[in-house]
Amino acid sequence: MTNPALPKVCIYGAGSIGAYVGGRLQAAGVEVSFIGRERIARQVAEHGLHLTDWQGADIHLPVDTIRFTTEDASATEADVIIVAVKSAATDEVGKALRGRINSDVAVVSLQNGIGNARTLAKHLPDNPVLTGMISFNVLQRGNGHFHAGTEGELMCDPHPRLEALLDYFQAGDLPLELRPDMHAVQWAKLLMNLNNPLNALSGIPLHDELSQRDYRRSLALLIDESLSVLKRSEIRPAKLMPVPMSLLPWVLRTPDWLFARLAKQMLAIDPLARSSMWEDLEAGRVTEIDWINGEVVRQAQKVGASAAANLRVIELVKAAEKGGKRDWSGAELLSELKRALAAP
Ligand SMILES: NC(=O)C1=CN([C@@H]2O[C@H](COP(=O)(O)OP(=O)(O)OC[C@H]3O[C@@H](n4cnc5c(N)ncnc54)[C@H](OP(=O)(O)O)[C@@H]3O)[C@@H](O)[C@H]2O)C=CC1
Ligand SMILES: CC(C)(CO)C(=O)C(=O)O
Repeated sequence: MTNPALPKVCIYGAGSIGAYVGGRLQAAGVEVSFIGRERIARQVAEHGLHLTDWQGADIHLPVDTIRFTTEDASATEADVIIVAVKSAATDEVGKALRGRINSDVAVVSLQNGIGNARTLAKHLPDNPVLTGMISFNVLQRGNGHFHAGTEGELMCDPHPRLEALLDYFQAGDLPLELRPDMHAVQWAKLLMNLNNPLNALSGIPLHDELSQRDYRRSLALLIDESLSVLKRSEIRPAKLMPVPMSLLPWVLRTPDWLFARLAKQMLAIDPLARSSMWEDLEAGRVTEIDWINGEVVRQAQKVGASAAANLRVIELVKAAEKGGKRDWSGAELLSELKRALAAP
């Protein structure tokens, strides 16, 4: 039984993150509706939602309890809309919502990258458009099953409607922190997401990839380059991990045996978990590379800095989107990035 005084939530883009977050909120007692595509709609209509996590949570939401539609209009009933489409679809969502929702509806972008909330706000100038961040991994296992494969949390700009939901996020094992420095949080998350393309190009699960030094050295190169761009831009990423961001490249470069000791938390990943960019390549979809490494390159251009390694990764992912190589070894990736850095 849901509490009628509680803000109603609509998940716009019920894929890995949307279905998991919305499902956990519904299981905690929030009234949730889902807007998604036919593929997930069919799974949910047949199996309901099955939500599991790396700590053993196992929740079933029966078919008849789930309000899932492929029509945009259902968003009009919600008090909070959580947008969880991939970045390439954000503009389309903004257009679909324009003129359809009351101005007091809080719209939360729970997406990677830096610019998605801005894209939504362009279409929704009268609404509070909030920047959110989710740090854990969710993978689709088919038949309405969504699995959270790492620990992590949610963060968002403060808003009274989210304050009213805080206990429910907590009850759903989705600890939500409302904080005023979301721009810094987004950049810190983006630095972690620099591993998304490496994981996607490696073709192997995150745990196996991060256990190999050459992939980590490649990531360290991308982070170093991005940190120097941020420094020149006077952007200070938030501290989201026990290790300060400036030390992370050093930790990543340590030999496997030492890394396994120093970075236990980074390797505490479900053995099957992979980055969301791997899922995009696997499904033949356009990836978020332009919204992740692309942000670094754009920022570098603004301040006259170089982002050669990030540019090279973008090229490799774009080639993979067109059917190119997707089984790069760590050594191969590292030598591609070093070559890009050494080029005049
Ligand atoms: N997956 C993860 O572990 C994490 C993801 N993120 C971020 O969260 C965001 C969402 O990622 P994720 O959940 O993986 O993405 P998914 O692709 O799994 O989910 C998005 C869903 O939205 C659907 N969709 C796209 N456009 C529309 C539309 N106009 N109307 C309704 N539904 C639509 C998609 O359908 P279709 O596929 O048919 O286009 C898809 O089912 C991304 O920014 C990602 O980077 C952040 C942290 C972790
Ligand atoms: C959770 C994480 C960092 C890596 O899986 C991610 O954001 C993603 O896959 O997009």
